[in-house]
Amino acid sequence: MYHLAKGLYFHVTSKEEYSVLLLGLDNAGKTTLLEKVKSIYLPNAPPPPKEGGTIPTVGQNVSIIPLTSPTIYLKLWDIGGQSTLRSLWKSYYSSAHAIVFVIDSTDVPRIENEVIEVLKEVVEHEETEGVPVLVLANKQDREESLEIAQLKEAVNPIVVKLGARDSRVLPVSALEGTGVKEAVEWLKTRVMWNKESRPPTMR
Ligand SMILES: Nc1nc2c(ncn2[C@@H]2O[C@H](COP(=O)(O)OP(=O)(O)OP(=O)(O)O)[C@@H](O)[C@H]2O)c(=O)[nH]1
Ligand SMILES: [Mg+2]
Repeated sequence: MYHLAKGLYFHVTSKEEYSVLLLGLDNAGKTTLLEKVKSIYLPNAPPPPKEGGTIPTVGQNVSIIPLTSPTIYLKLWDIGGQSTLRSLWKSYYSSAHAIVFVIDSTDVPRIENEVIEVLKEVVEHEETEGVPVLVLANKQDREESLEIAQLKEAVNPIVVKLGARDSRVLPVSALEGTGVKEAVEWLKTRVMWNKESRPPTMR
């Protein structure tokens, strides 16, 4: 009886948890984004970093973000983007429910060369098949950042090929927070739509 009651209690109180990977080249703004999301959604989070207030991530940062209506959790994995660390990304793919690919919109030379190649490798990897992909054109607060239309021109040939998979390109400023809530809302709806093929874990 105790086990039955405990099971029922768990069933009623447990909530869906979805893992979201924050990927992108070094200096794209992944850690800044994670800290901004925490400052918006977690009541006791420290203030987010100011410009230049982060250090390159070696390894990972992880935070669990509670969302409401319905209550679910997003587990955000911020993973180091330096080229020597990128080989570690694939060990996270099989448990990912969504991928956020963050781009520094001011770094035009790397967008033309490195970024597109790296994005392609991520979305074409067999273990990310069917996983929703959100591309964030970050640093929109900076004057020299590429227009979203220009960035889409570069990114769309890759993303469009994804076929049935959900994907979107959104402009954000992780520093100022512009577009961050929209990005989180997009993720929330897409991971839930996709839960038949990638079921959440319960917590
Ligand atoms: N102006 C501006 N600067 C930003 C923005 N997002 C991040 N930055 C700056 O870009 C630099 C790198 O940011 P990080 O968040 O550390 O980048 P990262 O993607 O985590 O880098 P790695 O950990 O090396 O993979 C820092 O100086 C940030 O302050 C933004 O939206 N606008
Ligand atoms: Mg980082």
